[in-house]
Amino acid sequence: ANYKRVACPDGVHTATNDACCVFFSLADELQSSVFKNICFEEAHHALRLSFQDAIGFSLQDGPTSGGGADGSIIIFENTELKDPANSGIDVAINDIAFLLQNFDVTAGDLIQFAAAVGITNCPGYPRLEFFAGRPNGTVAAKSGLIPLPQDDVDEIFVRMQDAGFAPTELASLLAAHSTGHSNTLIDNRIQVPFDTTPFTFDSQFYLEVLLKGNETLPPSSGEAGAQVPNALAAQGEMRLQSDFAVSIHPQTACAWQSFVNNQELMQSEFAAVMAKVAVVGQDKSSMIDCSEAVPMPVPPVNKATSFPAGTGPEILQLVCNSPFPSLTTDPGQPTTIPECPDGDTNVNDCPPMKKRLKRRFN
Ligand code: HEM
Ligand SMILES: [Ca+2]
Repeated sequence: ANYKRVACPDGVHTATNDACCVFFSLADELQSSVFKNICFEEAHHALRLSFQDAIGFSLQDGPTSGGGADGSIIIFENTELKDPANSGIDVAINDIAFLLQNFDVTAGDLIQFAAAVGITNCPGYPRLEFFAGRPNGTVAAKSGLIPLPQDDVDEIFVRMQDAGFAPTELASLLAAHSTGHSNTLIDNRIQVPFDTTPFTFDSQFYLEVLLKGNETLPPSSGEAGAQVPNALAAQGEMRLQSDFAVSIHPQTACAWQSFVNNQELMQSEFAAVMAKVAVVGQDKSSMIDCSEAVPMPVPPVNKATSFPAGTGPEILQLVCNSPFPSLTTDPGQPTTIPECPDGDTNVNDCPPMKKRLKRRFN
């Protein structure tokens, strides 16, 4: 189609709609001052924040109760951060909230847009759509609406359904944990990865969660769901109990398994369900499609999913009956999981985040 484009006031961009101009400038600013065009913690935080804001919504409470992807997690930060499920989210808010001073966008638009922009720096993510026009939230989300890893998996499914998501849609969304760390769950440790490739959106996550564990990083000792094979624990990997529970639940096991070594499916399902996350509680028909302002993602790494060295098909725990893909096993000793997006294994050497990381966590 041949759309007529308008010139934006910044003199640089053109847009299909005036309302999208600000998002072109915002994308540039996010990339230069927040993400630095790198798939590092800021990008991971921004994605987590988009989910935590959106999921604070309940169909049961009725349409007038507010909530969803409305920026309330920033606007009512003092209230919402008391929810234990928001542990660590203060950092995500600090990363981007300052932009509200210079850009005429709502908090809800900022959160969902920042997530879409941030993940374009991580190889393998799809390009998400972005619709603009979320009014600022007027009430804080109720505490307790955000799932915790230790919650019973059936309760997590009920909670997700009450926000409009099927169990299999949660399985699709959890791909986000392929680029993630915990900064709060393990004693005296930050940046504890959920898979061996924490800076790449790939199906190593879906594979590694399926491996029978025998070791837990403290303090979660004894919780079978949180255990990972020694070869991975030795490298500092952890598993969220809820990820494991979803991977073996009869309602989701086959969906989970279908993502292993299937980058295209992972991408398309993640993009489809994130499009729903981004507008929870909103009237999408009154919003403006500004997807054009989301940068092109960096391409996927195109490496087949493989068993990390020291693991193998013999420790797979499979519940789904469909055939499991045949994968190679990495040879040799377990390799160290990178702590930096450029592959460096020492977080103190990660350019250019080094200084900020130290300041934040010392
Ligand atoms: C059952 C649902 C979920 C539970 C229980 C859960 C729980 C958690 C927990 C406990 C962490 C670690 C936080 C920390 O200690 O710093 C985490 C990290 C993360 N979560 Fe989830 N999560 C869920 C679903 C999702 C969804 C649907 C998304 C996005 C679509 C998401 C995105 C992320 C990301 C990107 C991180 C990494 C943040 C970082 O590296 O700093 N999570 N999640
Ligand atoms: Ca990964």
